[in-house]
Order: sequence, then C-alpha cells, then structure tokens
Amino acid sequence: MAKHSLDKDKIKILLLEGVHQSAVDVFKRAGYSNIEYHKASLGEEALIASIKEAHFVGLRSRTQLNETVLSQAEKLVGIGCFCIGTNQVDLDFAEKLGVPVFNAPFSNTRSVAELVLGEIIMLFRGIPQRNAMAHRGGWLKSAQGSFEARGKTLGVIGYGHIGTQLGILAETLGMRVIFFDIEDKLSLGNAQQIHSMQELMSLADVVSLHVPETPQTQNMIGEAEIAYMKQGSILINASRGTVVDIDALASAIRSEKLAGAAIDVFPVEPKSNNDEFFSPLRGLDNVILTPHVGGSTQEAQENIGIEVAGKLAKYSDNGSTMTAVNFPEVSLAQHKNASRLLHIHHNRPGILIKINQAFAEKGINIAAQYLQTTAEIGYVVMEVDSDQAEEALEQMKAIEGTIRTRLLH
Ligand SMILES: NC(=O)c1ccc[n+]([C@@H]2O[C@H](COP(=O)([O-])OP(=O)(O)OC[C@H]3O[C@@H](n4cnc5c(N)ncnc54)[C@H](O)[C@@H]3O)[C@@H](O)[C@H]2O)c1
Ligand SMILES: O=C(O)[C@H](O)COP(=O)(O)O
Repeated sequence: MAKHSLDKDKIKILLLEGVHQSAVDVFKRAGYSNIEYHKASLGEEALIASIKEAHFVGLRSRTQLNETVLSQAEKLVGIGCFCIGTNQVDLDFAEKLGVPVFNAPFSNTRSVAELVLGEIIMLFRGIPQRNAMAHRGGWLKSAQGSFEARGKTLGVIGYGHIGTQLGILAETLGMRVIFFDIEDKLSLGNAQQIHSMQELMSLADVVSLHVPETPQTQNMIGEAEIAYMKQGSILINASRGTVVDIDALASAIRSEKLAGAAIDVFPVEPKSNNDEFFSPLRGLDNVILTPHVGGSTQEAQENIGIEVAGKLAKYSDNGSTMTAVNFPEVSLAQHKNASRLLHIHHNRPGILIKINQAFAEKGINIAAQYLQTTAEIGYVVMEVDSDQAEEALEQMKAIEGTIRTRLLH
C-alpha cells in the first residue's frame, strides 16, 4: 500500500446524501478511516464548515458545490459525484482549483431505463388516475383511453446511455423507437434518428427526455414544444428538472392536450425527505410524480458507491485521473520503488521544460514522466528516487504557474 506524504488517517473524507455503505467499505479497505458521513445534504453554512477540513468530498444531486463553497475548501483534493449528473458542481471552478471531479457514468443507467419503461406502460393504460380514484373509493373500469404499448412510437430526446438502453427495452415490447440528439448517434436495434426535435415530437406517442442539464437544455420543453406533440400523447422527464417548463406542462395536462406525464425531477426539489414538495403538478391524477428516484435502486447505489469511491481512492493513492469529467486524464499503475510527484499548473507554454531544468540543476533523476492538459490546466506526474522526492517537491512548488502539488511515497 502506498505511503502518503500525508498519513491516510489524516485524510478527511466527507460523504453526504447517504451515499451507499459500499463507498465507506471501499475507503476503509484502502486504508482511509477518517470519514465524516451525513445521511442528507448540508445547507451552505454547514457544508462550508464541514468541507473546510476535507480532502475528498462525496455527494449526490442535491448538494451544490458552487464557487462560494469551493473557495472555502482549502484542503480539497478531489470530488466524487455518486451519481451521473455533475451539474451540481461548478466544474470549471473546480478545474481552476486543480480539483478533479469524478462520477459514475453508467451505474444507474439500467435503473432509470426500467423505471421509464414501467411508466410508459402505466400511462398508456391510464393506471395513475385509476389508482388515484380507487384510493378515494372510486371505480374507473373502462377501456376508454387505455392502450397497449405495442406498436406505439417512443421518441427519445438525448440518445446517450439511458436513452439507448430505454430504446432497446421499448423495442422488446414491440414499440417503434425514434430519437433526437445533437450528435449523430449509432442507432441500436431498429431505432431511427430524427434530425429535428419538432418532427420527433409530432411523431411520438410518448416522448422521454434523457439530456443533461446544460444552458441549451434549460426549458427546452415549453409551451411551443408541447404544442407540436400529438393530441393525447405522453411526456416523461427523468433527466433534470430545469429541462421542462413545469407550468406549461401543467396547462397541457389540464387542457387534455397530453393524456399523462411522469416526472421524476423538478426545477426545485426538497432538500430532504422532511421538507414539503411543492409543484403545480400536485393533484393532477394522470401525472406520476416521483421524488427523483430514477437511479435510486439498491443495485445502482451499491455499484455507484464502489465505482466512485474506487476512483477517489485511486487518485489519492497514485494520482490516476481516468474518467475525471473536468480534468486531464492520466491512467497510472501503482508506483513501485520510487516516489510520485503530482503537479497541477495553469496551461502555459514552457512549464514542463522549467520543471525538467530545475530537476537537472539539482541532479534529480526522473524515472518516469506523464503529462496531459486541458485548455485550462496541465497535469504532470513524475517519478523520482524517494531520497530526492522532498527536494523535487520544493523545486516543483517554486515553478511559476503552479496550482497545487502532491507527493506520494
Ligand atoms: N432521474 C434520475 O435519477 C437520473 C439518473 C441518472 C441520470 N439522470 C440524468 O439523465 C441525464 C442523461 O443521462 P445519460 O447517462 O443518458 O447521459 P449521456 O451523457 O450518456 O447522454 C446524454 C445525451 O444527450 C445528448 N444531448 C446533450 N444535449 C442535448 C440537446 N440539447 N438536445 C438533444 N440531445 C442532447 C448527448 O449528446 C447525449 O447523447 C443525466 O445527465 C442526468 O442529469 C437522472
Ligand atoms: O444524476 C444522477 O445520477 C441522478 O440524478 C441521481 O441522483 P441522486 O444520486 O441524487 O439520486
């Protein structure tokens, strides 16, 4: 096991939002025992107080790691989003600070796709309103407005990991799948790419959204887009709450333009299970409302815990940044018989030369060297003899443009 410049028990790991126990197990197995664990997200003030001393932070979709919070996180080395979305973290600012952000890009894909598939069947059959009525003592036995999914057209907007998996599952039900994506995508199964979102919306019996939160997807489905949808069709959103104009959706449900909807994500979501959920969609029986649980299955959470904690532990142990979403990616094996120096710097010409010159002047022998850059930052990893490592670290720290350094024995 690698010996650190900082003892592992001094490395503080802050875990928020009840990330799965599998994450704690991975950290402990890797020798990290200094773990502060919270079941819920923290408000900004409490978050700042806890993150001040943290070297690593793990969160899900509720915690906002904005510039104000990150500016206070003076010891922060790495961030783990124990989910797919990373929009809750100011990625550019974290990059400027030299802090890589990791996530779990696939671990809950299947869970979301399965939930959406179930909702498609339920909504085509008008089950949500029949269920609600039965709970109130009513009995709505009728085939009116009730359809099979077989033969219907599913329109997927955002044909990435979830969109493709949903498409495959829907085809097994006999649905026709069409999709719209800003990129040209390889169609899986018999899915067909449609190059205009408007056209897709006008062709689909059910539209399901699987795009990330970006400036372009903000309110991408509003009154005008809903107007293109077929009379009596269905809208599903399990992507991000900012993608749909919720008031426009509520009007379309009330006017019966849409026969139903399933919404898992909202523009404003309660901070914890103890807070009240407010939405213009409350009380509309033909709308399935779920509390952002698309990825909340035991299987997904356990896998996410293992995947993201593993990436953080690896970055801490050996500097590997593979799959970081905001950082140069360097894949590194565990170092042996040498010390490893990590140098994160502003991406300016000549920095590597300066490091090499400084090492040459001090007679520091370089056993291995890796460099990757983004437009903003460069990440150099060097291996040197352990008895020259402290001197090498001092030399690196003195290079102009240095953001941060780390030494791993
Ligand atoms: N409800 C949940 O619990 C839950 C769980 C997992 C993921 N999510 C959300 O679902 C989103 C999608 O997940 P994924 O794993 O499929 O992501 P992904 O990155 O694999 O796929 C996203 C797709 O959207 C496309 N896209 C981006 N901008 C677009 C635009 N303006 N118009 C059309 N297409 C666009 C991309 O090209 C890509 O193909 C995530 O970003 C996350 O926010 C929600
Ligand atoms: O981005 C994601 O993976 C989902 O939105 C799930 O987020 P959660 O971990 O907060 O459930």
